[in-house]
Amino acid sequence: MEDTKLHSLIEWGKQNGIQLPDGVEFIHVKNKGFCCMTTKEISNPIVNVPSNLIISKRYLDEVFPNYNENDSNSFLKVLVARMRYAGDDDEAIKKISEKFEPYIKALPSVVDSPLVWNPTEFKLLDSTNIGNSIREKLNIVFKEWFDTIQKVEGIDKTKILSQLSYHETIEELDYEEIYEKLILPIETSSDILWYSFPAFLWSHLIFTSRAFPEYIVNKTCKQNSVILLPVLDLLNHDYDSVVEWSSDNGDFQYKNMNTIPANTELTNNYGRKGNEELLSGYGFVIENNIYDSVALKIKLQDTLITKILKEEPMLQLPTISNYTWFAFDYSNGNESNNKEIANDLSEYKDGVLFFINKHTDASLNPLLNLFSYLSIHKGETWQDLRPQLEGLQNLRNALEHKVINMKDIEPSHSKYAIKTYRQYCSEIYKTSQLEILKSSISELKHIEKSWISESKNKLLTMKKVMKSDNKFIDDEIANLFPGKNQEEVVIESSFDFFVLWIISKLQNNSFIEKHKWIDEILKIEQCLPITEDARDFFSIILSNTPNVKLENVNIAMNFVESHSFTRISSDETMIVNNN
Ligand SMILES: C[S@@+](CC[C@H](N)C(=O)[O-])C[C@H]1O[C@@H](n2cnc3c(N)ncnc32)[C@H](O)[C@@H]1O
Repeated sequence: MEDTKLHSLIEWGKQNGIQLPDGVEFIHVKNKGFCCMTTKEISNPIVNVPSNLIISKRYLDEVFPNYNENDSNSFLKVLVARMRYAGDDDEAIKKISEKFEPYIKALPSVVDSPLVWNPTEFKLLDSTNIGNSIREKLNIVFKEWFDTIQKVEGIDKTKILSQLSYHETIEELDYEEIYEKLILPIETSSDILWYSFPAFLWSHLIFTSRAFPEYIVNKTCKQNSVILLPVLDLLNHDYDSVVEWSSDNGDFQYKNMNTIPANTELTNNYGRKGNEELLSGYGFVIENNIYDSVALKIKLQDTLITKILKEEPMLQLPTISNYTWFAFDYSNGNESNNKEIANDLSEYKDGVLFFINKHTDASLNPLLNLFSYLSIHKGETWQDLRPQLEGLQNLRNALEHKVINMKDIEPSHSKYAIKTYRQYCSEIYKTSQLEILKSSISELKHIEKSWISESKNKLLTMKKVMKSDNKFIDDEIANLFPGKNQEEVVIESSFDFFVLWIISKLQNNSFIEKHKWIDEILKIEQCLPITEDARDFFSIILSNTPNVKLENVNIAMNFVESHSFTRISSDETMIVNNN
């Protein structure tokens, strides 16, 4: 069946002017679909698709004359869905469908993107980025379909009323219901109406998995405009392939810059894409993908983003256009080479997107900087030591949580069978995400260690206090716990230790010379409103201690809170001297 379709497609392509190099043949491979193989060694093979075989928005004029330039990609999806599922009598569409029939017939009936996975398969991606975002992505595709269909003339909307009605409820609906009503028909290929949502979703995935940028053949088009290139789109992805895309007289030319040995796959290069993007848009993953990355979306309030953009240019909040491997991603249509756009708040409305790359530790730096910024206390800058150390802890904490959440997810649904290939894809994707997260955590531990050792003399630990402040250990501590001998005194944490130590130093006015800098700060920070935490500390720990002033507890707590950070590895609090 697949062989027949393939044969018809290649013959049709050749008859209509598609040029293929001598010495290639196409085969069908399980889970990969069609592949182009060399039968002999070829240098710099070229594939040329003539302009009249390019499926572009120029066909829309004939079928959907009222389409708008801004939604040409969406109308193209409807056009391709119509070519596949129509069988209608409209003369214009009949002509195009007939012209491209072998191409449309050879398109995969399902692209294995998680957008079409069943609820049990979907569960395999729980707590991953894809798992967390797929509902939102489905909603976006649904909205695109809903908006586009409103503009299509001459269709009987009563036939899709039940699907249209999901417009109001899709965000709240149970995934199983969405799957049964809107997605399953693609898998079973049953009774699909060309303007229904399942037809649009199928077509959407055809475009995410095989469209090319139109600007290669049309320099004046919108940058996000896409086209389909029959036969050339049979080439699979290999990130090692060195290829050149160009145009001559409106034709699209692919040139491979390598010499390909015999019996080797001739491939295209879809860009430096990680498995998240490959799985979401194309339905496959690459084992040991060197371009794999973990995306972290940090949601910040608009006022904070505005402040950062205005006051902290060094933080360099990234935008999608900063990530070059998105160059051909047309999905949001917002990408631009215009650097000024980086100052536009709308770029960050869904959060600030960071990527931690597999092989570049430097990719952690922008995140570390932002986390430092988010940790600053009054009077600090994000380059100060304390917010840097606290930011690092917070980032590490966030990554560790991601790891914990992603581990050991057992699918709980049993109604739907899991396809082996999808299970495989989810495992490769998750394993690699975990690997990147774990190696980033190790890298953070490494950075933390070196920062701590480089800044030793700016960090005050409980151990150092005990070693240097004999008066406190010998007398003052006992005064805080009257009636108890040293062995009976239990101090729960190093944080509590520091609060008690400072209370004691304040009460006795007894800072030793090398801790005088703390005394200086405390003098400035008098007259603070008493906090609940200070009251609790006072009543729980110091209720039996005579002469302790609540104000001093408050000052001490406030000082430790704002001048320390706590290591997650050991739960050890350290006082930091930023100066
Ligand atoms: C542009 S098409 C390539 C032709 C495709 N094999 C076909 O049968 O039509 C992209 C699709 O090919 C498959 N594919 C491409 N590169 C692949 C790879 N390196 N490993 C596995 N599947 C791949 C995926 O199914 C993807 O959605």
